[in-house]
Amino acid sequence: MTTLVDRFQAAADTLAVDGWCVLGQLLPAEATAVLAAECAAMHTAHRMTPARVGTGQSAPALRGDHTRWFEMNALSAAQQPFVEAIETLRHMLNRSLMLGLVESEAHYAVYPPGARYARHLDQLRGRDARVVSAVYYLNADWEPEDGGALRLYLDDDHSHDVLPRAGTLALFLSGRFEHEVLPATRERMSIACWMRRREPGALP
Ligand SMILES: O=C(O)CCC(=O)C(=O)O
Ligand SMILES: [Fe+2]
Repeated sequence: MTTLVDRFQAAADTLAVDGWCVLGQLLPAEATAVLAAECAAMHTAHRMTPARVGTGQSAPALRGDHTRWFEMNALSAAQQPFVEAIETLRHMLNRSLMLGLVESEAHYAVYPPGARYARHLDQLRGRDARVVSAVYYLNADWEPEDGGALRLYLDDDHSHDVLPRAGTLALFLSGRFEHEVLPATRERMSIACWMRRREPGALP
């Protein structure tokens, strides 16, 4: 049987060579369904806020999702297995790629139908502490005609689309690949995560 650790090792190897990879079925379906239910309930209860762009303002034409950050020291029962898996992955990436990742951050995101996130890089002009981006999708029964793909612009003018299907984790180097979220015909839910190195200039 392939263990999670074996799959993470394979992901680390692919990330080292290509700078990106996609993992299916990160968590058991039931754990993903519980995350989806929590995310949907937060959205319904108006506990999410319109996401901001680099200028610090909300700009729905560029970015139409609503987000809510995980409180890493007060995780919900739904969030715990997810963060545990991400932290295991972070430690493995540190061991095999020497990335010096000191922490992870994560937020739920809900994109209403038609919302997009225009092409962008997850680092601001290379000054950001984000090294690895990890996006986990929560949407059951997602079909290609529903839209909403993550489009990764790869090095050589090629792009790769990832469907936001429940259980799929997209991983890529934050400073290397521009990407965008295409509009969908349905509500689209995810968890966006970043593994961070120590802030330049921060105390050790
Ligand atoms: O949801 C996605 O597929 C990607 C989201 C994204 O690019 C971001 O939050 O920076
Ligand atoms: Fe992004």
